[in-house]
Amino acid sequence: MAVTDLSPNYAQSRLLKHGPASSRSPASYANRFVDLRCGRRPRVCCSLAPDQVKAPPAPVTNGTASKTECYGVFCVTYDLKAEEETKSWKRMINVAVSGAAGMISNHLLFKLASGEVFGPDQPIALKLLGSEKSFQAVEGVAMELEDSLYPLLREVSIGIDPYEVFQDAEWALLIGAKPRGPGMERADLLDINGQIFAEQGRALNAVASRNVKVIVVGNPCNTNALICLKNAPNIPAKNFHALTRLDENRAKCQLALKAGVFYDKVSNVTIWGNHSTTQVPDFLNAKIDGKPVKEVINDTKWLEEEFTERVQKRGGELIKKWGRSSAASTAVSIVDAIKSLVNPTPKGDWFSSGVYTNGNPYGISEDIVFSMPCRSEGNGDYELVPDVIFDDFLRERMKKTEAELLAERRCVGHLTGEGNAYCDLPEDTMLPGEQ
Ligand SMILES: NC(=O)C1=CN([C@@H]2O[C@H](COP(=O)(O)OP(=O)(O)OC[C@H]3O[C@@H](n4cnc5c(N)ncnc54)[C@H](OP(=O)(O)O)[C@@H]3O)[C@@H](O)[C@H]2O)C=CC1
Ligand SMILES: O=C([O-])CC(=O)C(=O)O
Repeated sequence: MAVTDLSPNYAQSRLLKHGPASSRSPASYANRFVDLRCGRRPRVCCSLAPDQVKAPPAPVTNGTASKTECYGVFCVTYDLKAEEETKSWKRMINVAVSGAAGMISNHLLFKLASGEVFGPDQPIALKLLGSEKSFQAVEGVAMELEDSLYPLLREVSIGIDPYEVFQDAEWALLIGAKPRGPGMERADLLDINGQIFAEQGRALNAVASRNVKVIVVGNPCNTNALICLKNAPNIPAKNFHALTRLDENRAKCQLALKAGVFYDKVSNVTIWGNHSTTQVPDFLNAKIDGKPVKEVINDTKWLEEEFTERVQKRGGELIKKWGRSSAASTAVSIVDAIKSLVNPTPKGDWFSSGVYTNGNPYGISEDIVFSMPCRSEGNGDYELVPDVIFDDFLRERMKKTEAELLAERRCVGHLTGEGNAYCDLPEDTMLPGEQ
């Protein structure tokens, strides 16, 4: 077990020294994992009154402990304070990443370790969550991190138990999720992945920093984020995000292409609603070179039909070409999402994020996770942007994506403490990658 003792003034961080994790028997992890999963499997369909701060009952555990291990070179003892060049560094932060063996993580982890996300004076500890199946692949990822010699990457630990991996996490980037298999109903996907996010919410609630910021990427990410926050009642609901930044970036690119400008000229783009084919890329409030998009692109039919559909289905178009879903651009958009929270938002602009709707000024139903326009002062928090305009087209589309999220919420009632699940999803509900 890795023991980390890091005080805010960079006191010595001591890690017990282990041999490389790869020298231990994978079977021992497998056995531990199987035991734990049996013990922690959530019970089906509870009946609690809807209450944001009341979590669904935690499943019974069998008391077995599994171990999260520091990896290889990251197990050495070091003293940040004693190293001259590190004296100007900030206090180290703990960043947990699930689905660490997946394609998105394979891009993201190296960006996190390089300093391009949190800054060149921000040392980080990476806590990687895999599973019994992916454990060896996570070791492979950790080996590549070792070989990259990143100065800011001070600690890497890997494990398969979220209750260990999420210990003291200040950021939790929840990427791991089961892809929808052939013939699988969306309701099944909601249930299977929902179970993962219910457990991870409980684990965050139990062991993460009380102010952990959580970005849910694994699909269906809005409802997974809702499940996660409902299972973490001691963490502010405002700290949970569903990633819709990739959709915003896709929308900016399409507007730039149509207007014949470089994409840095496009601002104020909101994605409203669900990260699915009902999402609403907002061209009414968006700007190109500071002017309303509709003044620059004088083609309402294109905006309402082609642009909207192209953004909604961009993920699927990519899958047809690549044979797999967007990974590098998703990692970039996670970086953008984090940077938008840790840096002040440029004056007059905003960014999109799927956030909890309670108290929203737009008339969107409460108690769902819905993508909306946000601004940040750079302290990790955000405020919703009040001064946006609506027209009939925008309102009508927003209603559709809202209805879909309300239906998704009904499907996962057994995982959120709302009571029994009742699934009546609209037939055309799809992830961006589905066609
Ligand atoms: N919100 C958004 O904008 C987007 C969301 N997504 C979603 O993000 C999620 C993750 O996507 P992505 O990283 O591409 O998915 P991958 O299929 O690459 O990884 C998903 C999971 O598969 C397992 N896995 C991956 N590689 C290996 C391996 N070599 N050996 C064993 N197991 C492995 C891991 O699960 P484990 O460790 O648990 O076994 C991993 O978390 C999906 O739900 C996807 O739909 C994707 C794009 C955009
Ligand atoms: O549908 C998927 O799995 C991939 C996805 O979210 C996207 O490309 O936006």
